[in-house]
Amino acid sequence: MADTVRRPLMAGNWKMNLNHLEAIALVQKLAFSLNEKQLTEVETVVLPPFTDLRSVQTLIDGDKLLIGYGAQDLSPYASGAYTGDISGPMLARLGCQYVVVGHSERRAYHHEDDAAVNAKVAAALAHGLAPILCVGEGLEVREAAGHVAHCSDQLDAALKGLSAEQVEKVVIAYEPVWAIGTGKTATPEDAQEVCGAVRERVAERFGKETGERTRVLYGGSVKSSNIAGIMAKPDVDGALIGGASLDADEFAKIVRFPEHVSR
Ligand SMILES: O=C(CO)COP(=O)(O)O
Repeated sequence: MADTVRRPLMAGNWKMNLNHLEAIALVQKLAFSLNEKQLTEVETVVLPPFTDLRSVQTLIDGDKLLIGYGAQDLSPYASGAYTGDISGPMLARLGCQYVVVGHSERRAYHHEDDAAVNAKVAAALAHGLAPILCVGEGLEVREAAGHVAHCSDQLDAALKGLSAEQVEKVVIAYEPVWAIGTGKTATPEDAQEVCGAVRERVAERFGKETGERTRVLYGGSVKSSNIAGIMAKPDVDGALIGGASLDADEFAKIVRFPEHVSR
């Protein structure tokens, strides 16, 4: 993590876990496990299933908790005959600040291609939501050493047509598919290599300042035991956390990473 304007961000992607009652319990416990200084230093965000969002909003607003929240997907359309989909304006109305776009699970199970991801990034920005844009390679691409080019191509496609001002609002998450839910974390060096390349690519296409301002996260088997090493890298500004974010104690320990980073 470099000493720049970029505030560290720890975002918990709950995926399809926790109903709205469990969501409230977790957010309450998380908030009580962290003090104001910790929550100010490190932006802490939960990304629950859609059905939990109203309850999470009510709790966070009512108790003025210093925790942010967002959704895991959105429709590229604002409204209309799209059965089962949820739009950007609906999420914005619920007070969401963030929305995950292009997660590898959606690319794989819902066949979302680069064009769909690009449309969703644009829709999020159009409705005042910050997209958390996921890029990442599978094992075969990694073994053939094509990971940097692969992520760079995904990034170019997803950011197509955006202005530098818009790109600064996007959070980019490097999530190597082989490290998701497998317990196989990328090394801090692996994370730095791609996060650094992503930042360079943003700078090349949208200007140096935009590259410096854009936050780049790492995701894939992040835990309290490995977060400090990952965060010590200059181009890693935070993490997108799956499994470990379902346990309030563990998530809180991840947020407290500055206590274990030697600088
Ligand atoms: O996909 C992820 C977050 O979006 C990572 O999941 P895990 O932390 O469970 O590996």
